[in-house]
Amino acid sequence: MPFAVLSKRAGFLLASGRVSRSIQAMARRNSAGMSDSVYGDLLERARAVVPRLETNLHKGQAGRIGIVGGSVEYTGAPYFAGISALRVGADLVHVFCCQSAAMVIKSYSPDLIVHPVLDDHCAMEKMEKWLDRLHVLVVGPGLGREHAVLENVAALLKHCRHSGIKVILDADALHLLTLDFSLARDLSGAILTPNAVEYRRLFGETKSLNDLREIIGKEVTVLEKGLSDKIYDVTLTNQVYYVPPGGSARRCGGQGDLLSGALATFYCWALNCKQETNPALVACFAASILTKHCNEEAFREKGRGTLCCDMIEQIPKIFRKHFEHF
Ligand SMILES: NC(=O)C1=CN([C@@H]2O[C@H](COP(=O)(O)OP(=O)(O)OC[C@H]3O[C@@H](n4cnc5c(N)ncnc54)[C@H](OP(=O)(O)O)[C@@H]3O)[C@@H](O)[C@H]2O)[C@@H](O)CC1
Ligand SMILES: Nc1ncnc2c1ncn2[C@@H]1O[C@H](COP(=O)(O)OP(=O)(O)OP(=O)(O)O)[C@@H](O)[C@H]1O
Repeated sequence: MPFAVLSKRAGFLLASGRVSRSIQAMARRNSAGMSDSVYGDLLERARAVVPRLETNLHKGQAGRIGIVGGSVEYTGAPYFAGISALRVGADLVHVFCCQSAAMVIKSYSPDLIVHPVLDDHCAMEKMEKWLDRLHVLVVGPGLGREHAVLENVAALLKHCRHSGIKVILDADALHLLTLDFSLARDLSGAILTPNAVEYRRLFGETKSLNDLREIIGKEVTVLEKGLSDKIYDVTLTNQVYYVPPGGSARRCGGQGDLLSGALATFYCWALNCKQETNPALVACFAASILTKHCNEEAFREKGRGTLCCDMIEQIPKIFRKHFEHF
């Protein structure tokens, strides 16, 4: 049913002339991508990984997430990712950013714990004591492309490979991978979240799972963002999952940051859920539909003026409607 609902909504947008002709054509093509039963199964599994809120839980047990990013130019991206992780339900978020970004990010929100370490020559030493406490790291939002920072991030990824910390690689971390893909190849449990252009920079025109597996190895999941998000699962099912199109045609910046933060929290929960056999797949699906619903709902209220902050505001309502236990 949820698939049908999304398709109906797409139909409404088409009828009201609120999406362009090329989007209409893509929506028709992509809506054939995932059957109702696959959608229903993934939604059930996503709901099942959400931890019940019980009074015996202590702070941190519902998720300690790290966001690695934030530079002098980009302070919004790590904020969007971090606050979205918290709004989905993580307990604690640590942001590891450049010195110049730290005060700015702190001033956006007292809920974020901010470490100004990323451009420090002792960055790894300073981060290490926190890393083992974190469940999932999102690496990339607002990172920038400074050589010294990227070197520190490369060292961080080597540390994660060694210690088994699960990472989501987004934005400028994907640029780092275009320089050295060995940092992510076969990185156990890693999730890559490229947009259309990042996907092309990393993988060219490669769309077949077999060809993709040659590049990424057998332990990495790719979520390619677009009108219909595609989840390339080479780890277990060897399938591509096409999330039905949703949301609006409003493409304000930061939506990918919202998605990566939400993904971190769902991933943390899915990894912690003993019954879930494919945590990365379920988390990608959940974050994808949550982001699309937030966009749709914010667009309903704000239209062309919709901003990422408006979408983040929708997270609690959307989460409650689609994922909460009652
Ligand atoms: N408020 C903040 O702090 C925000 C900060 N952010 C941070 O900014 C940093 C740089 O990220 P980025 O994606 O802008 O940079 P980059 O890889 O150079 O790509 C730009 C080029 O790619 C193209 N292009 C982009 N998307 C495309 C698509 N879907 N489909 C097709 N083409 C597409 C586009 O092409 P053009 O339109 O110019 O022809 C453009 O030339 C990163 O750290 C990120 O986290 C953002 O998160 C937003 C909010
Ligand atoms: N053409 C589109 N129509 C509808 N939704 C889209 C479209 N392209 C991307 N999205 C959705 O927007 C969200 C973010 O994807 P996007 O491609 O904008 O990422 P991004 O470029 O990394 O974002 P950011 O602005 O944070 O850097 C995803 O949920 C994706 O499904």
